[in-house]
Amino acid sequence: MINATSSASDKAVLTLHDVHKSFGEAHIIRGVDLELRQGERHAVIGPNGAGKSTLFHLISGQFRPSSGEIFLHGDPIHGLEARAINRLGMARSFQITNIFPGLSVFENLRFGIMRRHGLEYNFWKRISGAYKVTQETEELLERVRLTRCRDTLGGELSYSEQRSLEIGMSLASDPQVLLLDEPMAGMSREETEYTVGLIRELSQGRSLMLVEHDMEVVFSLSDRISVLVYGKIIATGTPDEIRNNAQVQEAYLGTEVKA
Ligand SMILES: Nc1ncnc2c1ncn2[C@@H]1O[C@H](COP(=O)(O)OP(=O)(O)OP(=O)(O)O)[C@@H](O)[C@H]1O
Repeated sequence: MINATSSASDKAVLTLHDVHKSFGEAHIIRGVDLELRQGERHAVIGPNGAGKSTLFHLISGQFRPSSGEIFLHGDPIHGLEARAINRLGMARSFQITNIFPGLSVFENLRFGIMRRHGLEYNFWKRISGAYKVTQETEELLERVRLTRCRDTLGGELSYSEQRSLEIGMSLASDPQVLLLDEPMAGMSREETEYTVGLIRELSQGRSLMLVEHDMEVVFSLSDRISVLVYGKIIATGTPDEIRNNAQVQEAYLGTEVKA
């Protein structure tokens, strides 16, 4: 795979400061400091159970931190509801597919666009905004390369098409920050390559944080990688820095971190 670097800058769009999360006695996230920079693609990797999904739940507002702070564009978002965080410019695509299986691809995306314009519950505004919504839906359809199956029901798409639709739903809110949770889970090699290309294209001009187990994808797609082990970030760096980091290699049971 070709390693095309995105146009990242040093400016942070998302900052986590000493974030902790416990479930009862279980201290799962144990003091995470993390920075997502403007325009960068940043992967969070780590062994099973390290707390990656929990961390994403904290960032996107599904969980509240037990302590610590999270800032989006400098404003605190810890404690806000997921919907409010979404309105501030962050979208998350879930590990579990969150599309409407009984609606067509076009209808799914149109719903996402209507939600962005606050039109989903307002009939009169919906009528007057219809043309704009249709136009934006068409554009989004094309961007996620699903025009050919616009009338197919969400539930009848192939697995990778469903993931494309899901990414499209996340993009419907035109977020500056996009979180992708295991976008390649369950995909064949071919589907993975296709989705990597799509993510590369769609993340242009945005900041992307992803959790992914496929190391080839992680190392080819990311500008920087953070390694989470037992709820702590043990290293953050470029793919080369992470590949050669002794502590990271040890965390992966002494095996070489290959890509
Ligand atoms: N709601 C919850 N209540 C109690 N424990 C939880 C909860 N959510 C997650 N955990 C625990 O937190 C730990 C980390 O889980 P998490 O799913 O965040 O890890 P992960 O790094 O994403 O793992 P994987 O790579 O296998 O998806 C696990 O031990 C899990 O059982």
